Amino acid sequence: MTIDTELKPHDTIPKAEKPVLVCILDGWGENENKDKFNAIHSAETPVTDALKEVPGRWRTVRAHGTAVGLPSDADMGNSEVGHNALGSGQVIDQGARLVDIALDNGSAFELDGWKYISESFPDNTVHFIGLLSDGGVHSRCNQLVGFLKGAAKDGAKRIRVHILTDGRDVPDGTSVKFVEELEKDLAELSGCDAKIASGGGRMHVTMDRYEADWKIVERGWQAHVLGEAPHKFTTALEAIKTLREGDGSKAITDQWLPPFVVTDDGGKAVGTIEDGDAVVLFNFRADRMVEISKAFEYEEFNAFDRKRFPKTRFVGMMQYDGDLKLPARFLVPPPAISGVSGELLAKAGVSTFACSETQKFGHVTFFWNGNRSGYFKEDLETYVEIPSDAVPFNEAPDMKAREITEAGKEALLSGKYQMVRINFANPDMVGHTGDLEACVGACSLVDKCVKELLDTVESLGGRWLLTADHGNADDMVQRAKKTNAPLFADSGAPLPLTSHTLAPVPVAIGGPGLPEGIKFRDDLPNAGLANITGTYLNLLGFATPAHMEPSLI
Ligand SMILES: O=C(O)[C@H](O)COP(=O)(O)O
Ligand SMILES: [Mn+2]
Ligand SMILES: [Mn+2]
Repeated sequence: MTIDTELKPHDTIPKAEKPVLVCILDGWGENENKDKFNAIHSAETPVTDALKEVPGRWRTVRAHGTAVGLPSDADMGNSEVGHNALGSGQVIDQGARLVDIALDNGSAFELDGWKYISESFPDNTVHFIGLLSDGGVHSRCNQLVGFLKGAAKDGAKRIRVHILTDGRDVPDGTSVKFVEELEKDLAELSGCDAKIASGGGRMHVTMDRYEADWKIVERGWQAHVLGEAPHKFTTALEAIKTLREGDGSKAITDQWLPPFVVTDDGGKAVGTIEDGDAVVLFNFRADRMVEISKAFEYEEFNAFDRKRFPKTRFVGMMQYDGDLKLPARFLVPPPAISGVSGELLAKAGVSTFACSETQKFGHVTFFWNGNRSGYFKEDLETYVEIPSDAVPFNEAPDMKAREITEAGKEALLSGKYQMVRINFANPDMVGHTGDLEACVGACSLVDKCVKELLDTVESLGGRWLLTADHGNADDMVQRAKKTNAPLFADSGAPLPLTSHTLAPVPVAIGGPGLPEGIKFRDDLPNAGLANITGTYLNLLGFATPAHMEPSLI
């Protein structure tokens, strides 16, 4: 397929003289469940509700499954694939699918990355580190098992798995089931000594992102590499069950479990990482693997004291940062995304401002730009990161929404930028805590912030597009499969849903600068996030590039 390299003018929409705002409400799904557990429905949202009444300028699009390049429509969307689609206007085969394909056709075991780690199979240990879950957002356990079997088949004599427990993309408590299944799979690996060696909860151990809290990575390094942790057990299953009980008064959920090390009966760690070992990060998704990758890859490293730096054959499942070439070696090549809107706009001389807080800064820049860090044209682009709080977000649900709003208004009023894109993290990050009340408050605040941004664009005579990247806040309770009825614990408390949802997301357009007759087409019932790119390019006065999904207008 040919990639357009130049933007052409739209045949009816004049080039935008005033700013165009693109605002992403992260995790804001449009869910048909309109009961009290839909935090968006329960919140005060007069502004986003009113947009639904504007004829031909509000609709929903798919943000999950094959619409965003994931293996099946059972796969929920996520920020990474969502912002890839929003920024590129293309449906890109995503990490999960690329790994499935490489495992199915066996190419995973012929590529350079696999050959490289195979050198450690006969005499050393091969370590697998990643999220143990079938959530399919960062990893999927059947892929781990595929690689474990491949290693045993190719002669690995000693295998160790270091597991991060989920309970965020999947219901809390499922870690027990995943560990039981993994222990069984490891026992069935013929001819090699295979064990779980360490682990911890994903939000507390190893899986930090955007350098929000390096201590999370340090705890993981100590457990996985050094065999040091506050908690030691002789089996992972006992570790998980015991640690989930917490200190008796307050249970600890899967995503927050403390680090643990598995030891032999003599108390010696069964799987420290030593010179000559192979290390595989088995998450396909980049954002929460970048920091631990730097700890394994870089001689020069000062984010924490590693105590020792084993010379390992280190690979990622994928390359997690294409510009940093991090890690240098990987098992499955990353999705190639060319012809993204940011590159085309920079080439057309359009000035762009992008802003979010730490937790979503990488999404509204790196993932938006097709897995590229940095600018396309430094003199035309400005990216602003507002540092996120390092606290559980249900304790500070406002997060940095107000500061982001101020930054967005300033950029719009400055007259320096033709396009301003903003991501509000609250509905997703507070949604992940499972705290319904905090999430309702967060969504009410976001609605107020949206009003401030839209009013600013309208005062300038500009145009705007409002959307989201996947659902999360739109459903905060686990539900029975068939009836969709909320599920409750024995205590009577609702079982919180901390994951994303399969709900479509809203798309709305408007602004005094938008010519009267511009409305959404009604012949794209299955449109997805990738159709939004052409839409905002139209708002900027450009035709939809041939290699992108059709515009919604
Ligand atoms: O990484 C996380 O927090 C979740 O697994 C996915 O959330 P995101 O895709 O919204 O970042
Ligand atoms: Mn998101
Ligand atoms: Mn999320």
